[in-house]
Amino acid sequence: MGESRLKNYPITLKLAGKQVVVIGGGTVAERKIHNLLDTGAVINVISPVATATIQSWLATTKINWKKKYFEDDDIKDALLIVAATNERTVNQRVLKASRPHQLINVVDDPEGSNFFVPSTLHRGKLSISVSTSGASPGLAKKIVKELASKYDEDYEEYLDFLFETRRFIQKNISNLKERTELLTQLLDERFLSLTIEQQYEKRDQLINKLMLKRRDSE
Ligand SMILES: C[C@@]1(CC(=O)O)c2cc3[nH]c(cc4nc(cc5[nH]c(cc(n2)[C@H]1CCC(=O)O)[C@@](C)(CC(=O)O)[C@@H]5CCC(=O)O)C(CC(=O)O)=C4CCC(=O)O)c(CCC(=O)O)c3CC(=O)O
Ligand SMILES: NC(=O)C1=CN([C@@H]2O[C@H](COP(=O)(O)OP(=O)(O)OC[C@H]3O[C@@H](n4cnc5c(N)ncnc54)[C@H](O)[C@@H]3O)[C@@H](O)[C@H]2O)C=CC1
Repeated sequence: MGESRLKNYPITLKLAGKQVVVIGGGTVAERKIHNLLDTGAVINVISPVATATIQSWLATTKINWKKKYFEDDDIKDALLIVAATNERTVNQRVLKASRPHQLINVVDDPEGSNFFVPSTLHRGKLSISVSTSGASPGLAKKIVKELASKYDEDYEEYLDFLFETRRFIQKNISNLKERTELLTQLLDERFLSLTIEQQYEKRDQLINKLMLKRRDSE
């Protein structure tokens, strides 16, 4: 009862170079591994059998398949662990072998896991993650699907534009109040439309106008 009132703490992890161990090589393991592929993590898969898709990823340097049944030692160096076998007892053994400081996701045990994987929409630098804290993963997926049409592919380029312009403003405007004001104005819908329409010159002009306005008010 008390536990269910506790909130999870959402973060996004940088996993480059970190040791990740996935136990199991079935459909669910495949989905979890897929989401890890572009993170730069060193992915170790422990399973006597792996799907054809998982095997097709082995050509990528950062994924190792240990064709074996799980043993406690397999996770000793892992930062992040996913127990994804179809055997509840095996998944529980993984949980028991993990240490309190390790991040562990047990695919059939939301209570035992210390993190969940949200449903995520990626648009370049933008990612939108939805979590229902295990209540309904299907709903999380449905909501993301709804958001996908509003936040469409154009957002990838738009985010690159925002990133570069924000860096420029941060470098060139030293006054914090002015900088914050400009960065707020940068979110004007017109910058999105001009990006979609590829009207880059007009977009630059609009930025210059905002910068000049700021100087006028000095
Ligand atoms: C707790 C959590 C732990 C974790 O795995 O992190 C968990 C647990 C379980 N999932 C189950 C079932 C399903 N999971 C999905 C799909 C996803 N599941 C994901 C996350 C999570 N699943 C975590 C909570 C996240 C949250 O609530 O926000 C997503 C978001 C991310 C991902 O996995 O990458 C991914 C969507 C990705 C996308 O957007 O495409 C579907 C739908 C489908 O496959 O199409 C179904 C069938 C429909 C249904 O059950 O709703 C079962 C029952 C198994 C059984 O009955 O045997 C359990 C175990 C239990 O509930 O006890
Ligand atoms: N969290 C989630 O998102 C979801 C979780 N599930 C749960 O995930 C479980 C796994 O489902 P699937 O991937 O579809 O099963 P699956 O049958 O496709 O794959 C199971 C994998 O576990 C491996 N395995 C079995 N014993 C092992 C051991 N001792 N050591 C290492 N590997 C071992 C098998 O070789 C196989 O590769 C289901 O039991 C279900 O409860 C199901 C749907 C979604």
